[in-house]
Amino acid sequence: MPMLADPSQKYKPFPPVHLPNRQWPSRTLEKPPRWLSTDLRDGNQSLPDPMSIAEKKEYFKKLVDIGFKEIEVAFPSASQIDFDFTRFAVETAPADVAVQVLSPCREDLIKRTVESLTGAKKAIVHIYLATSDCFRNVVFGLTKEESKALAVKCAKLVRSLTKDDPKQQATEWDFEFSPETFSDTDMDYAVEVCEAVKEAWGPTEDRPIIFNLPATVEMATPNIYADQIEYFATHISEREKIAISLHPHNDRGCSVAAAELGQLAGADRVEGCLFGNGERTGNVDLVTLALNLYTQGVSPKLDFSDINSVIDVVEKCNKIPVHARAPYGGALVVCAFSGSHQDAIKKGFNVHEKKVEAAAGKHVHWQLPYLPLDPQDIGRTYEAIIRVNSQSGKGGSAWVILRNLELDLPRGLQVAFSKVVQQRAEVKGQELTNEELCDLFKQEYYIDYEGDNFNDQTYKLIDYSISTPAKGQKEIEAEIQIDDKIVKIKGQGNGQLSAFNAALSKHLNIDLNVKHYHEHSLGVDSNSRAATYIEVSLKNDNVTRWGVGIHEDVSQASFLSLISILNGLHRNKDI
Ligand SMILES: CC(=O)SCCNC(=O)CCNC(=O)[C@H](O)C(C)(C)COP(=O)(O)OP(=O)(O)OC[C@H]1O[C@@H](n2cnc3c(N)ncnc32)[C@H](O)[C@@H]1OP(=O)(O)O
Ligand SMILES: CC(C)C(=O)C(=O)O
Repeated sequence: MPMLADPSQKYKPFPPVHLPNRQWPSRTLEKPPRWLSTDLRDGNQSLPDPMSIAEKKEYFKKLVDIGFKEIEVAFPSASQIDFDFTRFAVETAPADVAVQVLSPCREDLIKRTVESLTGAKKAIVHIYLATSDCFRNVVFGLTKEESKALAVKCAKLVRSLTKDDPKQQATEWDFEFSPETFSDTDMDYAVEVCEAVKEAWGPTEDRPIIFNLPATVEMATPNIYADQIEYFATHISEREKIAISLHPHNDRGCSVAAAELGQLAGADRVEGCLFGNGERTGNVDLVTLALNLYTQGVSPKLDFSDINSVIDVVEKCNKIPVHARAPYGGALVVCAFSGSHQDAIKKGFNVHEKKVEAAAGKHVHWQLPYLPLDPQDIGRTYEAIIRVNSQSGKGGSAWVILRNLELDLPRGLQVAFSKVVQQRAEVKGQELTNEELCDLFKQEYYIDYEGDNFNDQTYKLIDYSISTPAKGQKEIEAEIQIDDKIVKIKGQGNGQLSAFNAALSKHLNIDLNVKHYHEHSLGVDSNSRAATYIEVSLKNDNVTRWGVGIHEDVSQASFLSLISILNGLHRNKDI
């Protein structure tokens, strides 16, 4: 029996924190936290194949470019690679970037760790010791007093090797202590250990000590983590000499929420990884946290203007793909396949573009259905937003045609073309690429403005001339090709299009009734062309057919629309 009928026999609910005056629920996020990237430490230690030095260098550069000012670069006592890379980071980090490294509470490892930082401009020594009952009993076999004493001893050791060492004065030293498994630690004991560590380190308001309060394992709902953080923040003394840092893991899938509520609860700093790499289900995703702030109008002070290049580095160095549904960065997150989403997005862009035009350079607030962020802000294009498959509707295909061929299809033509697309998508059973969709449109309406040749094109316009036999009258003489034969046709009407229609109808013995005519120009310069769209019905037939024509001359474009209709009727054996 793999799953228990009564799981309470095996799992206990996490107890709530007693915090009746909690303040965090009525606060809002108004500024970014101090960010610490631990991609090169917590992220790296969880990879099947840890990063090479070359990969770490590339990743480090990207983190600096994004704007991280605190970067945990390694666990220097773990391997020569980690030690050597720390040396590289110390030597190349910009003056405003602090290099952080991690060590357990072991004297030999702390000494090696501090050694790796020699000569740094700004360094943060980070030590950790688990404080939960479970870890103390199971992993260390230490009492509460013994654990606290070990933490204090190690804080003093770091102090003597760094800020108290006369030879180390060229470096700005900061110190971080993590009561590991904080999320499962008795709150009063966490505060007690941190008070003792604080006294050992001796922070000031200018150089506060960092207490990093990790959800080493995410144990409960994010509101409980927030309560734990607020409890700590309101019970520790000398709050002004402390930076409270969060380090949420994602075991329950709530790390982003936990980090956001934890900031409301008083945290100043957040540790995590790009796209949530890290132990087990990962560390909190810093891209999501930063862009969540951005979409609330708060600058995160991290720059993801070129998110694709960030993804490239992350995927290459971690050797793990960024999930297609990852918030903001995933390949499919700014992309709609379904008809009603596409329709709403297309309408949203129409309204937005009008607002932008009317605002004449002033700011316009972003309010688009289904798109919480303007994809262009993070270097993603609008072209990829709408993709077409059998779940799509007319709006989706119309968007692709508009963006790729600049043709703004009238609604009736959208409906007609979407039936053609639907049929093709169902046969293919897969997405239609933009190229396939544009080709389908050109074939369906015989648009050969790029010299395309369509095998089933029976009718072609070869030449024509127009005269005005009487006021308000037009006469056309035209040469058209029908299969391999050139024929001359002639007709009159009160306009050029009706004259051409009359000439065709007479020659072919059909009666084309023009129901809709629509035109717009393509391009903005003097060489711009006209696109015309015509819907006709055949006499005694309520089925209509659309034609499309494109030409430098608007009259010729409309003639081509009628020719396009004839070819379509012929293909469907309607004439
Ligand atoms: C939550 C986190 O992510 S913490 C960071 C974890 N990262 C890593 O472990 C990556 C780097 N680690 C390593 O390279 C190695 O584990 C080393 C160099 C630190 C230690 O290696 P080893 O001496 O071979 O020990 P090993 O890894 O087998 O076991 C860990 C030991 O450290 C102890 N330990 C665990 N955490 C701590 C700590 N915070 N402070 C002191 N000791 C600790 C364990 O109790 C165990 O001790 P034991 O050997 O007396 O039973
Ligand atoms: C070392 C600490 C901060 C850690 O990685 C964790 O608790 O997850």
